[in-house]
Amino acid sequence: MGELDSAFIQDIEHRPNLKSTEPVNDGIPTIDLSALTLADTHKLASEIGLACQEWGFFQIINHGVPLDLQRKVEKVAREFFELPSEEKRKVRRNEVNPLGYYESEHTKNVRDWKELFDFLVKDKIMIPASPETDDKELRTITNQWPQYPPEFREVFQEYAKEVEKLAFKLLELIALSLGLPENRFSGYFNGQTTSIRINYYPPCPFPHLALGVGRHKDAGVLTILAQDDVAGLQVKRKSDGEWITVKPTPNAYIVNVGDVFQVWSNEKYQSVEHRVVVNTVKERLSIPFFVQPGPHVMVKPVVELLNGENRPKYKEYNWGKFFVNRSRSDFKKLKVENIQIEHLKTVNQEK
Ligand SMILES: O=C(O)CCC(=O)C(=O)O
Ligand SMILES: [Fe+2]
Repeated sequence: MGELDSAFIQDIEHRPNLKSTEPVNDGIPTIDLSALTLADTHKLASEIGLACQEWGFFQIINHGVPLDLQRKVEKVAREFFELPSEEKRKVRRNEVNPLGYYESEHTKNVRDWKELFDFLVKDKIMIPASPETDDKELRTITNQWPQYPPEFREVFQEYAKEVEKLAFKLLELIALSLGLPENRFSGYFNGQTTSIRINYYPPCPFPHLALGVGRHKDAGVLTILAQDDVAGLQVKRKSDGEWITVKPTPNAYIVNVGDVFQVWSNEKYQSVEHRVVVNTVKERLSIPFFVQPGPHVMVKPVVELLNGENRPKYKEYNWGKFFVNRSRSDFKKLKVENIQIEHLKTVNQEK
C-alpha cells in the first residue's frame, strides 16, 4: 500500500484511537426546530443555551432548509470532486484569491487528508489587504465558480440563501438564550464574510496516522454543518476531554459555537475543539456554513453581559484582520502557529 507522505502524519498524541470511533447515541444534544412557533421560542432558546454551555455543539432537525435542495447540493458537490484534477485546478485557490478549490490544506501545520472548495455567501467582499494593523488598505475578493457541473453555482447560491435564513434564526435564539434582545447580533453582519466550504475526504489507507481535518476550533460566530451518512466528525467532550464521534443523523445539521461567540459571550459559550477521522473504505462529504461578521466589526465581550464579577476576558480585535491572518496561514504551511483567540486574552484575569 506504499507509504504515507510525512506531511500528513499527526504527532502521536493527536492520532485517533480507531478502536473508539463508534458514534455514540448519548452525544451532542438534538434540538427540534419545528417548535419554532412564538409560544416555544423561549423554551427553544433555553435548550440551545444549555447545549452551547455544556457541549458547544448541537444537532438541529426540522430546520426548514428544503430536503430536495440538500440532495441536489450533495449531488453536484460529488460531481465536482469526481472531475479530473486538471479541471478542478482551473478554480484552485492561490496566493491572491483564497477562494475556490484546494487539495493541500494544512491544520496546525499538518496536511489534511481532503480536498475542498470554498465560496462566499456574498460573491464579492472587501477585506483588509494585509493582516498588519496599521495597513488600512482594502481589497476585493470574488468567488471563482467551476464550469462543471454546470448547475454548481446556481444550486449552491440557492443553498447559501436558505442556510443564511436559518443562521439568522439561530443567532436570534442564541441572543435570547443570553438574555439579550433577539436582534442583538444582526448589526454585525453588514458586508458579512460568511463562507461555505465543501469538504471531500477520499478513503485513506492510513487512518491511524492521518486526519481529514486536524484538531481545531472554528474562528467565526457559528458553523452550520451538513454531513453525509459516513461518520468522521469527532468533538472533544467538555466534561472529560474525550473525543466523541458524532452520529450522522439523516437531514440534520450540526451547529457549533465559534471563537467569536466565545468572546461575545465572555466564555459562557465556548468554541470546542473538533477534528475529522478518515477511513479506508468510504469517501465522506461535509458542507460547513461558516457564519462570519463584516470585516469592520470589532469583536469584544458584549457589554450588557459584563459586571463586577464578569469582567472582559478578551481584548477587542478586528474581525477583518483576524480573518485575513487566518486565510493567509491556510494557504501555506507556516513555520509559526496561526493566530488564535487565546492570544487575545486579557492578562491578570481572575478566574
Ligand atoms: O467534516 C466535518 O465534519 C467538519 C469539518 C470542519 O470542522 C471544518 O471544515 O471546519
Ligand atoms: Fe471545523
